[in-house]
Amino acid sequence: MEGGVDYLIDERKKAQFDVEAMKVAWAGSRQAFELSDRIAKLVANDPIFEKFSRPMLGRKELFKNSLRKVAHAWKLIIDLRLSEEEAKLLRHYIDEPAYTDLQWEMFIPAIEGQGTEEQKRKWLPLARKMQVIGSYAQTELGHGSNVQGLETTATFDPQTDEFVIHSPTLTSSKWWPGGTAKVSTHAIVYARLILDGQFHGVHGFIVQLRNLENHTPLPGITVGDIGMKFGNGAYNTMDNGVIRFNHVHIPRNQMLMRVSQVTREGKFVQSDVPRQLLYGTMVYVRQKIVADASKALSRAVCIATRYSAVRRQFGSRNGGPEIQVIDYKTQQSRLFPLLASAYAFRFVGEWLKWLYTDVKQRLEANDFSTLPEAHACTAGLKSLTTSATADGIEECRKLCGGHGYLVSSGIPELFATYVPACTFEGDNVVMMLQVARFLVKTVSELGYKQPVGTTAYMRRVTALMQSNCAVRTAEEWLNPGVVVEAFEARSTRMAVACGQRLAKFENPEEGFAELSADLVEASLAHCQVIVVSKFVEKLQQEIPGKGVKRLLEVLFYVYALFLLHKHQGDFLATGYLTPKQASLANDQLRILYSKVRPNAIALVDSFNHTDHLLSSILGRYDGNVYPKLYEAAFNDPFNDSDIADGIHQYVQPMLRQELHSAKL
Ligand SMILES: CCCCCCCCCC/C=C\CCCCCCC/C=C/C(=O)SCCNC(=O)CCNC(=O)[C@H](O)C(C)(C)COP(=O)(O)OP(=O)(O)OC[C@H]1O[C@@H](n2cnc3c(N)ncnc32)[C@H](O)[C@@H]1OP(=O)(O)O
Ligand SMILES: Cc1cc2nc3c(=O)[nH]c(=O)nc-3n(C[C@H](O)[C@H](O)[C@H](O)COP(=O)(O)OP(=O)(O)OC[C@H]3O[C@@H](n4cnc5c(N)ncnc54)[C@H](O)[C@@H]3O)c2cc1C
Repeated sequence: MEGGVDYLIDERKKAQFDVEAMKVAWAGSRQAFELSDRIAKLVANDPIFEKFSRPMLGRKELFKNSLRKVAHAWKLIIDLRLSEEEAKLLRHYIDEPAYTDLQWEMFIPAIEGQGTEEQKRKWLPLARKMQVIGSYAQTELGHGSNVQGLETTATFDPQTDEFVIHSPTLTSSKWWPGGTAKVSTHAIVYARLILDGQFHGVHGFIVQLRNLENHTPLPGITVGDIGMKFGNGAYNTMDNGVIRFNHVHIPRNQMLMRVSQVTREGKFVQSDVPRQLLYGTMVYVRQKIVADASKALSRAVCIATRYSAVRRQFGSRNGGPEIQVIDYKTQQSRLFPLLASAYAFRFVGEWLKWLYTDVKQRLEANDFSTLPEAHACTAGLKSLTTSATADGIEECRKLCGGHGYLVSSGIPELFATYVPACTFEGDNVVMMLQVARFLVKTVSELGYKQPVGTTAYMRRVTALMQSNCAVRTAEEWLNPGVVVEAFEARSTRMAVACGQRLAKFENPEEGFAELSADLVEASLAHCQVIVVSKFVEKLQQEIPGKGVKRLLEVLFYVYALFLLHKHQGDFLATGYLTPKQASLANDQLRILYSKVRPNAIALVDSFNHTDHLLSSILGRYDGNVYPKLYEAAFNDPFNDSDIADGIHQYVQPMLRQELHSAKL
C-alpha cells in the first residue's frame, strides 16, 4: 500500500455523528462557519498566498514576500469590501505573522482604550485606512515583564509644549516591537513620564518613527531589526525592532490621555479611571491569544490524527496489513486528550471573548468593577492554553514519528511560530502569578465577601473543604457535576492551603515570593476549573446535529479525566479523592478513548482546515501521504543536481587522499 487514501475513506465511514453539524458547532454558528469557509477557500485558491516554500527562503526574500502578501490582502479587502471581521479571518488563513498584526491588534486597540475622544478622532481613521502604520513599543532590552521598570523617559518641556522621548541607557533601547524594524511609521512608546523632575508612572505616547514620504527614520531615532528568530520561516516574516531615541520631541497631545493628563502648564492630572487601564491592550490581546490557541492546537492534532490513521507499524500476519498506529492505546492516550483540549480551548475562548466584550462595554461606561476578574481570567487562560498548545504541538510531532520532523509535515513551522505565545503578552509564569494575587485576595476575603464570577464556586468553601468525592465505579465518573466538583474542591483546597501558609509570613510579599511555585500550581488548578466549567456550560446549550452533543460529551470527559489523571497528585494530596477513585477515573478514560477512536478522523475533519492552512503532507485531507512525500523530496531544490556544490572541492580530495594539497 503506497498511500493512505483508502484508509481515510474507510475512517470517514466510521463516524457516528453529523460532521457538517459538528463543523457548525466548532465555528460557533452556521453564519460563522460559512464566513470562515468562504475566506479559507479564497486564500487557498490564491497563488500569492502560497506558503509551502516559506521555510526555504532567506530572510530578506521571506520578508519581501510577506510585504507582498499584506499588500495583496489589503487590495482584496478594499476590492471585495471585506468587513473588519472578514479581514481578520483573511489574516488567519494567510497564516503569516506580519506588521499588520501589531497595527490591528495593538496600535489601534491601544488608542481605542487609552486615547481621549479627540485622539481617537484624529488617529483611528488614519490607522484604519493604513495611512499610518503603528506598532506597540513597550518591551526594552533590559525589561519586558516588569513594565514599571521601563527606563525610556518622556520629559515634558513647558517651553515648547512637547514631550522629549529619550533612551538614557543601552538597556532602555526598545527591543522586540513587531513591525517596527522596517515598516511602522508610528509606535505607541511606553515611557516614564517626568514632569518637573518628578516621576509619574509609565504611560503610552504616540511617536512618529519614519518620514511618511521617503520612509527614512526621523532625526534622533536609531532603528533596526533585532535579528533572526527561532526556526526558518516562522516568526521571521515579522520585523521585530530595536529603537533608540535621542531626545525626540513630540507634541503634548500625543500622550495617550484617557487615564491621566498633562496640562499645558505641565501639571499631572489623575482621572477616576484606574491606572491599570494602561495595561488594557494586553488584556485584549491575551483574550485573542486564547482564541488562537484552539486554532493552532487543532491544526497539529488534525495532522497527527490523519497521519496516525494512515501510518501502519507491526502486527502483520501472513503479509496482511500492519496495525494503524492510531489503534495503539499509547497513541490514543497521547493524541485524544489533545483532540479534546482543542475543543475545550475553542469553547473557553468563545466564553472569554464574551467576557471581554462585556468588560469593554463596562469600561466605556466608566464601570471598572470587573477589570480585576477580566485581567485574572485573560492572564491565566492565556498561560494555560498557550503552554498546553505549545507542548501539544511538540507531542503531535512525536506522534508522527520521524516524518513529523520534516518541514513538509507542517509541524516544525507551526511549532516555531507558536511557541513565543508562551512568552509574549506576558511570560506564562508571570501571568499565573497575577492569577495567584487575585486568588490569594479572594481567599483572604472569604469570611466577609462573597466571591463572584469565576471564583463564585469558592462560596461553598466549607463544603468543598470538608466533603469528599463519592464516586464508587468508573461509570459514576460520567457525571458533569461530579467532575466539576472534583476540580472545584482541588482548586479551593490548594488556594486555601496557600493562603494559610502565606499567613505565617510577617511580610506578605516575602511569603508570596517564597511560595510562588505552589501559588502557580494553585492558579493552574483554578484556571482548569474555568475551562472544565465552560465546557459543561457549552454542553448545556442546544447543540443540533445527529450525535454531535454525544461526541462533545465524550470529549468533555476525555479532557477532564485526562487532567485529573495527569494531576492526580494534587487531587490525592488535597484529600478530595482516594487512590481507588483516581484509578477508576483512569479506567473510565480508557473506555472513553475507545469511543473517540471510530470518530477521530471525523472529529478533526470538523475543524474544516484546508490543506493550504495545514500546509502538511502528513495531514492531507485525502491521506495520499507516501507518494506526495516522495514527490516533495525530489522537488526540493537541494535535489536539483545529483552533485551538490562543494562535493568536488571538499569530498573528492578526501576520497583521493589529496586533502593536504587541496585548496580549502
Ligand atoms: C492585511 C490586513 C489584515 C488586517 C487584520 C490583522 C488582524 C491580525 C490578527 C492577528 C491574530 C492574532 C493576534 C495576536 C497578535 C499578537 C502579536 C503579539 C506580539 C507581542 C506583543 C507583546 O508582547 S507586547 C508586550 C507585552 N508585555 C507584557 O505582557 C508585560 C507583562 N507584564 C505586565 O503585564 C505587568 O507588568 C504585570 C502584570 C506583570 C505587573 O504589573 P505592575 O504594575 O508592575 O504590577 P502590580 O503592581 O503587580 O500591579 C498593579 C495592580 O494591577 C493589576 N494589573 C496588572 N495588569 C493588569 C491588567 N492588564 N489589567 C488590569 N489589572 C492589572 C495587578 O493585578 C495589581 O492588582 P492588585 O489588585 O493591586 O494586586
Ligand atoms: C516573538 C515576540 C514578539 C514580541 N513582540 C513584542 C511587541 O510587539 N511589543 C513589545 O513591547 N514586546 C514584544 N515582545 C516582548 C515580550 O512581551 C516579552 O518578551 C515578554 O513580556 C517577556 O518579558 P521578558 O522578555 O522581559 O522576560 P523576563 O521577564 O526576562 O523572563 C525571563 C524569565 O524570568 C522569569 N520571571 C520574570 N519575572 C518573574 C517574576 N516576577 N517571578 C517569577 N519569575 C519571573 C520568567 O518566568 C522567565 O522564565 C515580543 C516577544 C516575542 C518573543
